[in-house]
Parts: sequence; structure tokens; C-alpha cells
Amino acid sequence: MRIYVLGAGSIGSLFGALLSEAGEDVTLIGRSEHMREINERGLKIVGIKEFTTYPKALTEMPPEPPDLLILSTKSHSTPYALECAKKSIGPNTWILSIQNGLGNEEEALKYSENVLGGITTNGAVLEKWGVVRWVGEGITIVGQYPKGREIFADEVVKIFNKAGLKTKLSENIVGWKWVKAIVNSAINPIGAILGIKNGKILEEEYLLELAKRVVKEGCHVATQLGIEFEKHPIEFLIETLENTQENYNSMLQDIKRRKKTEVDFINGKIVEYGREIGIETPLNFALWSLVKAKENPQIK
Ligand SMILES: NC(=O)C1=CN([C@@H]2O[C@H](COP(=O)(O)OP(=O)(O)OC[C@H]3O[C@@H](n4cnc5c(N)ncnc54)[C@H](OP(=O)(O)O)[C@@H]3O)[C@@H](O)[C@H]2O)C=CC1
Ligand SMILES: CC(C)(CO)C(=O)C(=O)O
Repeated sequence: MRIYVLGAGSIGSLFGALLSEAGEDVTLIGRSEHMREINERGLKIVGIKEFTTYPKALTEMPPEPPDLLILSTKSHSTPYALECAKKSIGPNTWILSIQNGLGNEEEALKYSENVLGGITTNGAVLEKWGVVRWVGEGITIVGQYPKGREIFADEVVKIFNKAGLKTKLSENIVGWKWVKAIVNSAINPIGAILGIKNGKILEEEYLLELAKRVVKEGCHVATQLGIEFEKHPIEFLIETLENTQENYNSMLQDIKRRKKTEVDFINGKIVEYGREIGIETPLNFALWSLVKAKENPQIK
């Protein structure tokens, strides 16, 4: 299978490295410093597994259409990334988003009707150019977006498992994307605003109650939109907090690195979708506003 990974940073490089090591035809598309290091010394994975692999590494998509385009940019980079990639998206190309947040698959559907959604609880950090740390082994769930059973999704699940990425198929991937986004909408901004590890939210009763109320607000919007959950969001919230107690969540990491966060595609989207159906989401709006303020370098 010819696979391109568009936005090969932390998680994209991990997926690309494992697939390349398993013998798939992988091309990473990422930033020049990282791609140059990979071309010169290979892509080194450390942490859960240690190996070096040698995928092709470019700064823009090759012209030949891939069978699978794995989309792994941050959500705010998706529109531009896909617009630049469109010349290489063929009639048989499938686009798989493994991103957090809402709206990425809808963006991909503008370029192809062959779209898979995905969530992953694997954790990866780009430590330095050419080196990615696999910090947490989790599961990946893939399915035809928004719902349904597509043979190609079975093929993707098979090659992901063969590459050592524990992966399951879902016929309701939109349900999984929403439950992950709703859990992120509670954990990420609270951690980002307070600068705390995920485990602190579990320990502090007021923070846990706030997180549960944020989840319930997102659930109200989702259920009114007809979204069906494969796992109850409150259960997924507690499970995630328990499994990632030592994590500084990605939104907090982006704030610390003075990078744009994905809050517009998490809390922002919940507010936007709520407004479209006449549902107010004051907690999501408050958290969204506070994180946007923290993103502003003028506000210390
Ligand atoms: N890291 C993780 O453990 C997990 C991440 N996720 C999700 O996966 C997505 C990616 O996260 P993560 O890997 O951490 O993010 P990173 O920022 O580490 O990786 C994305 C990479 O894509 C690059 N990029 C952006 N636009 C383009 C483009 N048009 N062409 C080539 N490269 C581009 C970015 O460069 P630049 O920064 O210069 O724009 C960056 O290097 C997010 O939605 C995240 O929430 C989900 C689960 C776990
Ligand atoms: C699951 C969680 C909250 C782990 O920190 C995450 O997805 C993130 O940090 O974005």
C-alpha cells in the first residue's frame, strides 16, 4: 500500500515509522528540518519501542496519488495542508484523519468522498529533528466517516495491526471522534489554563466536577445532532484521566511552546455546532475564551 503521512510531526512520524518498519511504502511529508534529518540519518523511534527506519521524507506531496493519505497535522493546519495536497489526491485515494478535534473529516470530504475517521490514544513527542519518543501505547480506532462499513477500512486496520499499532474497526467512527473531542474539551483547557497534569483534575473534586459538567454540555450538543456514543463520555473521561495522570496535555504543551492550540476545533466547534441548533454552551465558551486569551502572547 502506498501511504503518505501529511503533517509528519509527532504522531504522524510514529505512525509512519511503524508502517515503514513493517515494510509498507511510506512517504512522510513534513517540515524541512525534520525531513532533512530523516533523509540523512533515518527516523529514530525511542520509548515504547526503539528502532530507526528510513521512509521517504519530503516537504510536499509527490504527484503520484497514494492509496492512503494519513492526515496528522494539527487541526488548524488541515485546510491549507489539504489544499496544497489536492493535486496528489486521486479518485482511489483514501484520506484518514488521526487528528483530535472536530471538522477535519468534513474538510477532507471537500477533496474526496473516500474519507476515514480515526482516533488514537497513542502518545508521541517529536523530541528533536529525526527523533520521536513513543510515550504511551494506546489503541487506534478507524472507520468509514461518518458511519458505515468500507472494505478499505478493514485493510487499513489489518496493516496497522501488522505494524504494531493496536487498531480496531468501528462502523460509527463519528461517535468515537465526538467522544474523544468531548473528553478533550474538558481535560485540555482546564489543564492548559491551570498548567497542571491530567491527574490533578482527578484529585481535585471541584476540577473533576467542572470537567464532568463540560462533558455533559458537549453530550447535549452531540445527542441533539444525532450522534450515538460507543462509550459513555463520562466513563471515557475518567478512564482517560486515570490512564494519562502524568500527562501535561497537548493544549498545555502548545501554550508552553507559544504555539497555536487546537481549542477552536475542540471547545470552539462544540460552541459552533451548539449555536447552529440553538443550544447555549456557556462552559465551553468560557474555556474556549480563556484559552484563546492564553494563546495571546500580550497576555502573560
Ligand atoms: N502527539 C500525540 O501524542 C497525539 C496527537 N494527536 C493529534 O494528532 C494531530 C497532530 O498532533 P502532533 O503530531 O502532536 O502535532 P505536531 O505539531 O507534532 O505535528 C504536526 C506536524 O505537521 C506539520 N505541518 C503542518 N502543516 C503542514 C503542511 N502543510 N505540510 C507539511 N507539514 C505540515 C507541522 O509543522 P509546523 O508546526 O511547523 O506547522 C508539524 O511538524 C493533532 O490533531 C493532535 O491533537 C492525537 C493523539 C495523540
Ligand atoms: C488524552 C489526552 C488528554 C492526553 O493528554 C490528549 O488527547 C491530549 O493531551 O490532547
